[in-house]
Amino acid sequence: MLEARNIHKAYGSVEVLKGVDLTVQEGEIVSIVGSSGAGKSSLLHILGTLDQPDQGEVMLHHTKVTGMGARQLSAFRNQYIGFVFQFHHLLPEFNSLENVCIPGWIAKRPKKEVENRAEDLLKRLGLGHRIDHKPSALSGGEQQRVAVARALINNPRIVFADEPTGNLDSSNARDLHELFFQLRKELNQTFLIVTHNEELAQMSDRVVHMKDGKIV
Ligand SMILES: Nc1ncnc2c1ncn2[C@@H]1O[C@H](COP(=O)(O)OP(=O)(O)OP(=O)(O)O)[C@@H](O)[C@H]1O
Repeated sequence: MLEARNIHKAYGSVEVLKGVDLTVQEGEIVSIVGSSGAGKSSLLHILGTLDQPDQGEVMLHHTKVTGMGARQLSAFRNQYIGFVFQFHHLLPEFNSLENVCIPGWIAKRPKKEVENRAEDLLKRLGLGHRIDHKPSALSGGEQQRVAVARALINNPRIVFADEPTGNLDSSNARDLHELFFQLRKELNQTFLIVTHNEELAQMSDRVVHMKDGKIV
């Protein structure tokens, strides 16, 4: 599902990634851990096509994404990739259900099918009673879970998550872990997760440790 070779990245004179190789199989759940500043988020952004490496290449779903044009990349992302970040940018004028549906509408999938899937995901994340609420009427953790449902609406083949449980309490964090594992079972989706959550890391199939811009 993912193959990255010899990824290098520098911001100015600061070398943040120093030759990272990583292969992830379809259906694998991999956690990336390491101390602050180790380069985890930088790596996740590059693997998820949100940033370009200075050197090296990334293959996703047998497609070389490094160097792809912007239009082609955004179509590729919409079809194959889900992103879960701490800053979730829900659209304030839309309710939870609509926010979750938007990527499905952009992909021009049947309206009813998208809505049913959105409702199912929201319920599985404990938000069945928040479907009609706008983001301003939701807590931070609830907004985070709406963003998770939105990331999953198109059944992406690979999900990139940066601290997905960062602002969730332990019970909601556990529900989120369970959802990831259920989805892997149902759809054989692949998950690459940057996390400080020990429990989530331990449940993963594999834990990748980063230190000073390298996988150790
Ligand atoms: N856009 C940028 N411009 C300049 N420096 C950056 C940029 N993004 C990241 N860095 C620097 O690169 C290094 C790695 O950052 P990164 O966010 O990848 O680390 P991390 O392992 O995810 O850390 P954390 O666990 O604290 O989120 C840090 O020293 C950071 O300050």
